Amino acid sequence: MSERRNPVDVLLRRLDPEVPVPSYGHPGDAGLDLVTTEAADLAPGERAVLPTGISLALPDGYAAFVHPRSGLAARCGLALVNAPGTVDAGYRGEIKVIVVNLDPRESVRFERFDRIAQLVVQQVEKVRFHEVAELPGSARAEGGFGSTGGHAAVGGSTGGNEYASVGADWEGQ
Ligand SMILES: O=c1ccn([C@H]2C[C@H](O)[C@@H](COP(=O)(O)OP(=O)(O)OP(=O)(O)O)O2)c(=O)[nH]1
Ligand SMILES: [Mg+2]
Repeated sequence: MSERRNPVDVLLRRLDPEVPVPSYGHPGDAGLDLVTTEAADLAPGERAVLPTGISLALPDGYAAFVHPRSGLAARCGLALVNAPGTVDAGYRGEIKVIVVNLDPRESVRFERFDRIAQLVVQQVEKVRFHEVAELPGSARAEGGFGSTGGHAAVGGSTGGNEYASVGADWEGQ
């Protein structure tokens, strides 16, 4: 049986008096929808830094991550340049969303208060590094970047070679 945990209390400041307080669409959702407070028109390939009209004081030990919305990605080719954007607990400025229109032909138009991204609040660990000369072994060892195979071809019929050369670069490191 899953136990429902209490929500984490987070202080929020509205920088635009009309902006809605972000809320979960459904009880089990991970993300709170963020809106843009400014209308925007993005030509193919264009990017913009859109204001959300809110700032937060996250508790220490937490961070918020600005994630894309899959509907906008699938329908319009909208992506976040820095996905997921990281909002630090100590950040008191306006949360902004760095969008890019990846559609090769169509513009994307946002009106004021359109939902453009979603915010996922998570606990984050702090680490303390202990430098060593050798790391303990593991099943994966240094394999990565396609080492398990099954990758898509890149660059058409000759793409396989291009991909292989990427792997080769990494092998030498
Ligand atoms: O999508 C994002 C990403 C970041 N931020 C804000 C909150 C975050 O705490 C701050 C800094 O972000 P980040 O560390 O990613 O940017 P940086 O380029 O490393 O800037 P800085 O030198 O200020 O850390 O910018 C946003 O509003 N939206
Ligand atoms: Mg930083």
